[in-house]
Amino acid sequence: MSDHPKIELQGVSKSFGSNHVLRDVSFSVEPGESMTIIGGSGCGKSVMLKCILGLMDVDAGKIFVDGEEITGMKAADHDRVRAKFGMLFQGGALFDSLPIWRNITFALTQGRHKRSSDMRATALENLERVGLGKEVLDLRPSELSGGMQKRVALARAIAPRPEIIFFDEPTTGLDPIRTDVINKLIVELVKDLGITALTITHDMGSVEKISDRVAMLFEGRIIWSGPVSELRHSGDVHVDQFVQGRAEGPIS
Ligand SMILES: Nc1ncnc2c1ncn2[C@@H]1O[C@H](COP(=O)(O)OP(=O)(O)OP(=O)(O)O)[C@@H](O)[C@H]1O
Repeated sequence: MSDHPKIELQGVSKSFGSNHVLRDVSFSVEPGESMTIIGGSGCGKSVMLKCILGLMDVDAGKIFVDGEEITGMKAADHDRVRAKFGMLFQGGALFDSLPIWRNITFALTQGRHKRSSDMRATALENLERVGLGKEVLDLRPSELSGGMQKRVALARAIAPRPEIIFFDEPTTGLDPIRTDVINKLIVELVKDLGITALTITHDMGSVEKISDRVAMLFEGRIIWSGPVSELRHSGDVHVDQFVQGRAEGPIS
């Protein structure tokens, strides 16, 4: 096993004009760890993910993946590093024109000829990991409930067996029971497949279920980070206000 963090940010800053979205952000995620970033709407979580994926340049600082610096990397090398990442998008982002099995195997077939029978078998294996079965293989996403679509999106995210998965608001729009099902699946998959997870979410229930460690972004800075067990005893008034979901406090 590598002795480098899976992902490391060192002093990353990013501004849009006078909007200083990320200010000297540093943190690392260890291999196999589940790290969650919390913070209010617009605090820079998505910008941070784009910088890590090399989809956006940073103004200052360095980002490493498996000890390899990706900031300033050539496009071809970026593609190679990006292949380590999977993504569960907010809302699932399934292709409604394709049946479920093609949605799940989409990334596996890009630019390569694969036998349909093999891809259906792969789709089924991944569907079974998220508690679904062959009855949904030939359906379209719109024929499934929101919770089932989330499971399919999860099956698609794990199908290429990425080393790292980004979960962007993985439980948004789900009722509390389906939220719990997805949280449990995330925990199981990350553990069983040895995936490193970086999640951004507002949902405190998810944070407490799926994270090993948590970091809070506020006004472009990481103002607190620590094990999830310490989140409710952080001693930081901003973290307390966010965790307890109070309107009153330093965050307006
Ligand atoms: N391409 C861009 N050009 C200019 N400003 C941008 C760009 N992308 C993001 N921003 C700004 O950066 C800030 C952070 O946006 P970001 O999308 O990262 O927030 P977020 O924390 O993911 O929010 P949410 O939780 O609502 O999704 C916002 O003020 C946004 O307007």
